[in-house]
Amino acid sequence: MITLTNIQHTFLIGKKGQEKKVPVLKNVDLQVDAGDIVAIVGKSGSGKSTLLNAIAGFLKTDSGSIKLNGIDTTDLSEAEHAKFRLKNVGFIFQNFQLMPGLTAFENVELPLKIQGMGKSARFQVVRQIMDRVGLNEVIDHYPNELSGGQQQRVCIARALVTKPSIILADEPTGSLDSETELEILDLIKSLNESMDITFVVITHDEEVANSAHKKYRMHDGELKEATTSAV
Ligand SMILES: Nc1ncnc2c1ncn2[C@@H]1O[C@H](COP(=O)(O)OP(=O)(O)OP(=O)(O)O)[C@@H](O)[C@H]1O
Repeated sequence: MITLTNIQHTFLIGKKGQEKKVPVLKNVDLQVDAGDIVAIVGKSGSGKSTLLNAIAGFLKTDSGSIKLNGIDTTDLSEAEHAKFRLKNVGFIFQNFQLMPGLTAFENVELPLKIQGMGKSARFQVVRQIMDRVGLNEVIDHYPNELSGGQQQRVCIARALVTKPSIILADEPTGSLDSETELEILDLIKSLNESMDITFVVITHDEEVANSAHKKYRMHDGELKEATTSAV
């Protein structure tokens, strides 16, 4: 489902001519099987978001290979990657990244519009997904009229609406209180089971990580499998 082989990446930081090399990903290997929820923990600055960006194709790494759904995405052009992502990969963000001028419904509808789906088909698909994630009551609300948990549900619905097989989540519960965090975790688990979606979840929260099928720890750009008891 997701296979990373020997991924390496170094950022050049600082003024032109005096750049400092900062190695951020060091020989990273990762195998995520279909239907797994994999959590990646690690200290701030250890390289977790960089790894997620590499998997998503937002970042071209210096070396290594990335396979998603059996397709080698390492050398896809930006346009090819964007097309691949729209069909195969959904994203969930800590700060939701919803469009403030669009209602909850319109935010969820947006990826389908980009895909070129017709209006009545879009209406059906969006209503079904919003019902699935428990947003029926608030479809016409704007993001600033929603609670954090509701905004995260909109973000999840938007990620789901194109029926991706992989969802990449960067601190999905990072801005939520502990009760809402549990609700969102339960939703992720139930979507994983009922829709057979593979999740890669970055988190600071060991409790979130321990509820995943597998847990990895990023330390200074190196990724190692961790047991869920190694808290
Ligand atoms: N675009 C970039 N250009 C230069 N350096 C970067 C860039 N993105 C990240 N870095 C550096 O790479 C390192 C890893 O950053 P990254 O965001 O992947 O860490 P992280 O583990 O996700 O941290 P956090 O938990 O705080 O989000 C940091 O030292 C950061 O400063």
